[in-house]
Amino acid sequence: MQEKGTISIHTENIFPIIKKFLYSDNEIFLRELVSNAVDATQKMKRLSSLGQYNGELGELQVEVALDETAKTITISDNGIGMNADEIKKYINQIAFSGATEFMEKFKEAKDANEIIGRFGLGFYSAFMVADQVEINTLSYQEGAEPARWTCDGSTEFEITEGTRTTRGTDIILHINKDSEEFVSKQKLQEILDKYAKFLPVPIKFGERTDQVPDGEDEEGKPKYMSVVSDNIINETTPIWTKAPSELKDEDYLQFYKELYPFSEEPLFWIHLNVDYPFNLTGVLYFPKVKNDFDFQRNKIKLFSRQVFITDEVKDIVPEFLMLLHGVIDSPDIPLNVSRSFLQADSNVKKINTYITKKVADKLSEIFKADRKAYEEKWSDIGLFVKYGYVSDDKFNEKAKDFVLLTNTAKENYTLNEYKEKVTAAQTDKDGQLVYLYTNEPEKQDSFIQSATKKGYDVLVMNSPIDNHFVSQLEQKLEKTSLKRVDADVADKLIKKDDAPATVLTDDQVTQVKTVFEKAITKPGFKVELESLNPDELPVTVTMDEFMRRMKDMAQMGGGMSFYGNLPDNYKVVVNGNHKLISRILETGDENEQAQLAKQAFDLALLSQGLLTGAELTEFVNRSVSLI
Ligand SMILES: Nc1ncnc2c1ncn2[C@@H]1O[C@H](COP(=O)(O)OP(=O)(O)OP(=O)(O)O)[C@@H](O)[C@H]1O
Repeated sequence: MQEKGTISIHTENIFPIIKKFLYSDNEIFLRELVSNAVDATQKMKRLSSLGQYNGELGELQVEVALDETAKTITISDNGIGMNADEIKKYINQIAFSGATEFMEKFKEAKDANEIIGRFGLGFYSAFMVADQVEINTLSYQEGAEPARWTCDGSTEFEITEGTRTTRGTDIILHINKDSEEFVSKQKLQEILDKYAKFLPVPIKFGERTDQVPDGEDEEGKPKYMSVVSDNIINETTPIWTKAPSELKDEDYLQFYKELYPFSEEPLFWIHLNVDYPFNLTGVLYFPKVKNDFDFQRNKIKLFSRQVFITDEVKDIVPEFLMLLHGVIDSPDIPLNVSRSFLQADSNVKKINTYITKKVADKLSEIFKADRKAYEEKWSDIGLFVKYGYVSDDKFNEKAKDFVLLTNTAKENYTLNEYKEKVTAAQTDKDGQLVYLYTNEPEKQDSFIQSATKKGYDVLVMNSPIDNHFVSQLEQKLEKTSLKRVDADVADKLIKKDDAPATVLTDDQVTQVKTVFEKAITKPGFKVELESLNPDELPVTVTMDEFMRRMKDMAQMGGGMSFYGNLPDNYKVVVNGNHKLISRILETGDENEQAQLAKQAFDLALLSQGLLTGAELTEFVNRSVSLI
């Protein structure tokens, strides 16, 4: 048997394209060839189970072998094999609808994945690294003749009689000069670890030597002996392929360790398992993240029938769940198409919705089953839940029952519980509920104390997502607004009808205002006199809630740059009902008035950490002279 011919594609220069333009991730050649080999063994298994093959199935296996001297990589399998006609059909006639379309598309394609999968060029990715490729194969069919195909990367091929005596296929790559990095055991092991670690058929790559216990020596010390065995690089039944009922917690934890050897133990996990209307399995883990936004994203690995595809799962997993770890395996995700196509794909949308629902259900289940355990995990999962609450309507709908608010006493409340708790004390004169919060409990302590004295509760909102969370709460909760505790003096935070009457005459108000305006020369500070409780501080420095939020947003790049450019503006609230004000009015001495006003103002700044540098020194000196 000898035949020469031309590979039937209409575009002569397909190989240069494959080689040159798809160069960047050329390591996927191994993924493609090993997957083909696995497919061939799986087909064999199917034929056998369907009764269409009655011979010996044997132990199905794929082997990757490296010959460093000959600079070849051989991928062998004992799958269905091919006869010469099948080679012609499957290999020579590259099965894509049109070479013209291919030529068009390759220009747009961002990576080799897009091209290779889209056009069924898996096998031809071999030419990214080899200048000569051989197929040596024997079909499983009775009486089949072994066949050998060779091609040097031009469109010329040759088919001759093969040398295989057992069922299956060897693909032999003669690695080209530019790709010698692949003539390395370590490199191949790395690639196999990345793409083939969970393939369903054992993949052998060379041998390994293990030291196993071998009794004791004369002195009674344990003895070891070297045992050489096949180096099987994969686990053929990873946990996501098993039924949850077969698995124990240890199995999930063990698998997590395998995936992320350097991570802390996960908090809990969700086993995904659907087969209608799409196919998807997987395990998603909730890692410990604390209040840290700098953790690594892209920790979810995407597989298609146990072949690793990518760890970029954007669009498939909702944005807020990108913080999760784990694996997703689905043959229904179009793996090789462009991003915009992926976004519009209806399966992808369904998968996204399914994952969101599963995660929400799991959280709800833990919350209901063991509130205490849920609260203990809150510092870790709070970020996910709030992120989802803010960014995903469907999740929001479910999360409203298990998102928690934490106050300065470290007590946790659901939204409903909190509403009940504060309604009596924190409803203003217009029937609006006002929730108070602090983002820096230490710095805002004096404000928190004043609010607490009035019987108000203060929430802690100090995680990176809380800015958005606060706005979202305002949108979702009825007749409720949120105010940072330092947005105003405690008396004014929640407007009530029972404001204390002023003890000052209009004249006195003007007089006191002038004293303070003269004493406070710092730019951006505006003096206002208010009649507050006599036991409130004499002077309080506040920043308007609206203004502050706009500035915060500008800082986070929220497009409010107009506000970001405005100078900081503070309100200096002087408590007209405080004893100190009577003292200022009583002494006619302008110098003493100024001293007292400055001292009270500095104390207000000091309590908020706003007094620094020369001003702080001046304050200390003044204080010393006053005692
Ligand atoms: N090791 C093998 N054993 C038996 N048949 C094979 C083997 N490798 C390739 N083939 C045959 O050659 C065909 C073409 O393979 P190729 O990798 O180019 O495309 P594909 O596997 O059909 O699609 P893709 O790899 O893009 O998912 C396969 O469908 C299969 O019929």
